[in-house]
Amino acid sequence: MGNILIKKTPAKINLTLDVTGKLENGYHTLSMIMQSIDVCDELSFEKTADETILFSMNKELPDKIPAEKNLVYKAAKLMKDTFKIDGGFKIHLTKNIPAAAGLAGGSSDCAATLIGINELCGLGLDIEKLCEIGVKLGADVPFCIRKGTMLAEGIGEILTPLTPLTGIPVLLIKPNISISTPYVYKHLKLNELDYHPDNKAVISYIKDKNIKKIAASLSNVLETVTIPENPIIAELKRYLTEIGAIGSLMSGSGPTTFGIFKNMETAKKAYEKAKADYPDFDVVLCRTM
Ligand SMILES: C[C@](O)(CO)[C@H](O)COP(=O)(O)OP(=O)(O)OC[C@H]1O[C@@H](n2ccc(N)nc2=O)[C@H](O)[C@@H]1O
Ligand SMILES: Nc1ncnc2c1ncn2[C@@H]1O[C@H](COP(=O)(O)OP(=O)(O)OP(=O)(O)O)[C@@H](O)[C@H]1O
Repeated sequence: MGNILIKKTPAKINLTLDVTGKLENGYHTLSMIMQSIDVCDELSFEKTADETILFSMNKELPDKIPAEKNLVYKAAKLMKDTFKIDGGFKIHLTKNIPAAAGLAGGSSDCAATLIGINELCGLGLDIEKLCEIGVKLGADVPFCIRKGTMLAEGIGEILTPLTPLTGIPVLLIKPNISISTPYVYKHLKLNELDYHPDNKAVISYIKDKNIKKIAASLSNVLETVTIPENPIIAELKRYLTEIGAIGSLMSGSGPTTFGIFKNMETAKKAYEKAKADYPDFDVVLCRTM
């Protein structure tokens, strides 16, 4: 019944990720530069008369979680309960973003659900309110609501927009290993970190659109946990620079590793080569957006 609303939900990469402290609830305070990329899931929303939330996907997630644990379902249920919405929803998710990858796929679907239901039901909530609801479901959700190029602080929810960095070719390689985000944060030795990203410098390079300097300054302290346990990430970082990337890094808590390229021509050649060299991994060519 009624209109079908379609929303595209972009993934993110972290150009930098620094951990600045640990809170009593176990969460960490961060200072990181996040960037949306044009790898998107797609969600369709429809209002229904009965009280149920009917959620379906084009394919199962690798960890085969039940529908009620999906962030899309959780977001729809939270909106329905908080705003006492009459009736239910039929929601379908077409998954393209590799899951459990460090690309905020789940957070991005969650963000699009909050935005979609706000629009479908004419709730009139502003972005601040949606972010306030979103952070209850995941620390990356507020960024996924705002999108673009941002400095994220707090647990990820304090966002400062930076000069938009659009159209830069990015090659993603996700090895077929799973890494748990809670595990990575839990095993981070905060007092033993011997490097930190220079966010101030990177912000000025972003302002100048100096891609070469941005690429040379990519830095993520969570690599200190993931790389010793998964040397494939270090191998992929090296590999990406060997095939033409001007900089490479692990995104988020991993395991996706990405390379930044000066132009699409070099990136396309690298994409073809990486697909042949790593046939069992997800290899995705995209652009910053
Ligand atoms: C690694 C990043 O993707 C970088 O953008 C995010 O920090 C993770 O964000 P997320 O997956 O949305 O995180 P959540 O779903 O809220 O939290 C998953 C787990 O990660 C840890 N966590 C997350 C965010 C944060 N600032 N500190 C943490 O310690 C907590 O153990 C938490 O239980
Ligand atoms: N719609 C969804 N898409 C993907 N994963 C989901 C979704 N809903 C819930 N999840 C759960 O979230 C877990 C993390 O998946 P996600 O793809 O968001 O990871 P991620 O890319 O590492 O995220 P982040 O970068 O925010 O840490 C999955 O293992 C899955 O159980």
